[in-house]
Amino acid sequence: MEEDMRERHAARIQGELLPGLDVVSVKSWEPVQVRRAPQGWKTLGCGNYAAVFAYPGDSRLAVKVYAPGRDGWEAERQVYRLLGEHPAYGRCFASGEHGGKRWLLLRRLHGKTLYDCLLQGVPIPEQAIRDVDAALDYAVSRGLRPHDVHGKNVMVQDGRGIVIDVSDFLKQESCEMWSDLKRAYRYAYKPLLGRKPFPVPGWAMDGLRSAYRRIRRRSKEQPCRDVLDETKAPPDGGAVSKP
Ligand SMILES: Nc1ncnc2c1ncn2[C@@H]1O[C@H](COP(=O)(O)OP(=O)(O)OP(=O)(O)O)[C@@H](O)[C@H]1O
Repeated sequence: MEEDMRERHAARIQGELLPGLDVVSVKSWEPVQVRRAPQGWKTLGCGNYAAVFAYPGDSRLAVKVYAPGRDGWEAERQVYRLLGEHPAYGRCFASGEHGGKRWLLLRRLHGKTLYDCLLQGVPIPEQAIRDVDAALDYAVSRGLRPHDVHGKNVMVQDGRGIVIDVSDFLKQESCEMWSDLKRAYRYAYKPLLGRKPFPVPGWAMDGLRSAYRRIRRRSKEQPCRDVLDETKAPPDGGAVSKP
C-alpha cells in the first residue's frame, strides 16, 4: 500500500473511528466488549484483547483496536513484519496509537472460522488443514513460534486455510493446540462429519472447549504477549503513525 494511502487511512481511523469508540476488557479471559462505535463502523468480531471493525467503503480492509489495558499490539505488529506477505496470513498495512488507543489496519478476511464451520455444518476441507500446516512451517522459517492456533483463529476462505491471529507467535513456550486440533480433525471430524457435515450444537462445542481446557490445564489469566527487540525485526511496510 502506498504511503499516502496509509496516511489517509490513518487519518480516518484516528479522526472518525477512535474518538467515538469505547472498547473495554471486563474480564481478561472473556472477549472485549464494544460499548459504543461510530455509525458505519461495523464490528466483525471480538477477541480477548481487541475488537475488529470493517473499514467503511473498502471491503478489503479491517481495523483492529486493542482495548485499553490489554497488551499485544506491539507483538502483533512485529509478527506481521516478520511474516511479510504470505497467502495463508493476513497483512498489516499500518498501525498507530492515538489518544491511548492502539490500532492496526489489516487485510480483511472474508472466510469462516473452523469453529463457525462446525456450528453451521459447513465442510472443512483437508486442503485448509494442509494450508495451515504449511503456513506454520513458514512462520518457523521466519524465526517465529506458532502459538494459540485453534478453531477460532483459523478461517476457511474459498476452500483454503488462513491463520487470522498471529499475536502470540513471539512466545517462547511450545503450544500443542494445532497438533491437537489436527488429531481431532483426523480421528473425530473425518469419520463422523467428513462425508455429511451437520451443525454441531453450541452447547456441545462449549462442552468440548472447556473439557479441552481442563485437560490442558490452561490457566484462565493469560500471560503477557512477548515483544521482540525492535532491532531484530526486518523493516517493512507497517507504518506507525504518531500519537
Ligand atoms: N483480518 C480480519 N478480517 C475479518 N475479521 C477479522 C480479522 N481479524 C479478526 N477478525 C475477527 O475478529 C475476531 C477477533 O480477532 P482476533 O482473534 O485477532 O482478536 P484477539 O483479541 O487478538 O483474539 P484472541 O482472544 O484469540 O487473542 C476474530 O475471531 C474474527 O472474527
